[in-house]
Amino acid sequence: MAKLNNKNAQEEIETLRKKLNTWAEQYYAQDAPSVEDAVYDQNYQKLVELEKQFPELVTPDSITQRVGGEIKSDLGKVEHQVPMLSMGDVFSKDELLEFDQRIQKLVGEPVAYNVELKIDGLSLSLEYVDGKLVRASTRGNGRIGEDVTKNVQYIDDIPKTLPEKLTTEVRGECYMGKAAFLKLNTERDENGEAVFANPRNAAAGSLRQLDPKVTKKRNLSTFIYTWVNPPEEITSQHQAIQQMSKLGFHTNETGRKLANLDEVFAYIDEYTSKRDSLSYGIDGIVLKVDDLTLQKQLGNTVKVPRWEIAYKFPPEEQETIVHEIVWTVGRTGVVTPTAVMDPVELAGTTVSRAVLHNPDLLKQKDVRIGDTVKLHKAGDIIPEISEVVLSKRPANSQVYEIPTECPSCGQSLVHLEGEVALRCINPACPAQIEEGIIHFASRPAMDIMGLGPKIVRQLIQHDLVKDVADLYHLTADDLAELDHFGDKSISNLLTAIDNSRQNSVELLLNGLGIDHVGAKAALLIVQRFKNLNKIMQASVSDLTAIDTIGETIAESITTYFAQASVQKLVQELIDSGVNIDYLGEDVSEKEIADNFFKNKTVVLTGKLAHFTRSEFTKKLESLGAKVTGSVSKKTDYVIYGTDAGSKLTKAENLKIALLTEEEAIEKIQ
Ligand SMILES: NC(=O)c1ccc[n+]([C@@H]2O[C@H](COP(=O)([O-])OP(=O)(O)OC[C@H]3O[C@@H](n4cnc5c(N)ncnc54)[C@H](O)[C@@H]3O)[C@@H](O)[C@H]2O)c1
Repeated sequence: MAKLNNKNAQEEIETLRKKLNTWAEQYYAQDAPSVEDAVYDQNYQKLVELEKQFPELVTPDSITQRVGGEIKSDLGKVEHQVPMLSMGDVFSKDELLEFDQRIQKLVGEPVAYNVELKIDGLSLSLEYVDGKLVRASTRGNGRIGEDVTKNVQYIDDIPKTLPEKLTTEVRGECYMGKAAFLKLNTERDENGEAVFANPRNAAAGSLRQLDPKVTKKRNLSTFIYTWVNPPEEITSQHQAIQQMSKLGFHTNETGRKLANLDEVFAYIDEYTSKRDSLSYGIDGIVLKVDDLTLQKQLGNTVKVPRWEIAYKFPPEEQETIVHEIVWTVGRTGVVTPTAVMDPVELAGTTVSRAVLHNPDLLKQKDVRIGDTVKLHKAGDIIPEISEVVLSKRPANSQVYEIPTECPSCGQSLVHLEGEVALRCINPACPAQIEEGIIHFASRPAMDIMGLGPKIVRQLIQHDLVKDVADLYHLTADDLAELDHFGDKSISNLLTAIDNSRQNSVELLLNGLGIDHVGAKAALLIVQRFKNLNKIMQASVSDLTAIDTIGETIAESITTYFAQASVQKLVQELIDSGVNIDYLGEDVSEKEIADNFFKNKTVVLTGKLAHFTRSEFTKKLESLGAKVTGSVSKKTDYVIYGTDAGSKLTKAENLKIALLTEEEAIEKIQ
């Protein structure tokens, strides 16, 4: 860095603080960062260096002196009795060595560390009085957090009651697993909503909701790693984790007590290679002095504990060249740009496409045809363009022009209020019809075997179907027009279409492809109303009376059925003999006969030999059992198959009754 005088340094410091404050506000308050973490981290490091060089310019309100962002949500506020701090971070093994030397110097001898994975989520405090969960809060600015007590009621792995009447506080990470993150972003893309940049922002955005029903749908989980006030007999971090696990908290079993930095480096290497196969995102590892007395002696700075440090994984990145940007029209009319690039190997898979989500993002990244771009995987899973390598941009490059017309039907595209997406609103758009029919025929919807995307495309090209009702008028002669379609395929497809007439109506409701209504919501609605005509007449308040159905879904349903074209379509389906009644079991009224599992809380673990997990879950639920994902004191039975891991151990520790899969089957029969 060139030598700066005090005035120049002051200016540069102010510019950096302004930039970092804006980014922190977007990241912490809005859960919507506008720059990559690496960009934030580089600028932050620059500010740290300058403040070190010019200590007289450090002010208490500098971002280097405070935790997180200011709280701007309407959630209630909670004052933390013990501040929730941030964590120092390092980006190389050399820096970890420096950290270790610093600790050894302060302590006077080598120390053991408890090493844990750094989970990509947000920190959460849980307070218990006499063994009952009374309050949950986010970190906020470290002193004051947001009250999320109502929201955490919907996080299954958080114990609401402890096996002992403890008055205590624990802290940990609230996170969204990779599968849930992928599903949420796919749904948001389809609905024209902004996607979350990474699992951490998705978890924060899902937990910090005024309407806890939204949290309920988001599948959040926790790993608890801090006991704020442990009992005296707990003297180390690794013991604290073991004991918290026994109390029913979900702890991460990959943590390890290590004696020296060589072991720590081996741990880093191990998890650098295992990282992609974990079901949750991690962005590094955390090194904690294991001895709690030493932790206390080492203390904290204003922002971070001195006894712990995060080693952040270097971002896995590849460079490649963009050849084309293709625009696809989804079934709800959202038009999405995708960059098509030279294939490259990235975090275990070959990648040649990266979704750019919406025009704003494309403009912001200024991706152009011919550009060399840096590619990484957001949340370890979704390929994403981090930035354009401007130094490699061809001299004749042109700013990419966003299309104004639908690539499928040519109609003008629109921006609907409050949406980031560009939409085609032509109900007759062939691409939307095609996607709509593909969705209608898909497994979680009408489940018409053999009616995949290729056949649907051909049916539309041959002008045989214009909407889903036309499927029920197809004849053998019509299908004979399709390529490679012999007598057997024709008869199979016609039978599959015919069988779908008898489906219970939740499959039809899902199949109609109403914005925000997936299989789960469709089932809940149908179980309440029993019949499609009644759903079509329901008001927003009738619909929101159902637990977990919020206003967004309710409004989407009422708006959809208010359209004359939709009413005509439904009538055509009814006239074609499609069932509109709920044929499933009556969950509310049915009296379940007494049986071994009735009203019991059950956890399944390990590989099952006779059923899939979901088959067994359904079976147990039909017997009146509640099947949950994690073991706690409230669990009545743990049913285990082969290779059962931590859940079985935990059940043994908590002395919960265990059943092998075979024993459980015997109890059912
Ligand atoms: N992209 C942006 O615009 C932007 C803006 C602000 C911050 N950020 C990112 O956020 C980081 C700073 O955030 P921060 O202050 O929350 O620090 P941090 O996320 O780097 O580390 C501290 C947090 O790690 C979490 N954690 C996960 N696993 C843990 C474990 N096993 N033990 C203890 N803690 C664990 C805790 O929630 C803790 O609060 C930056 O490094 C940057 O990457 C990005």
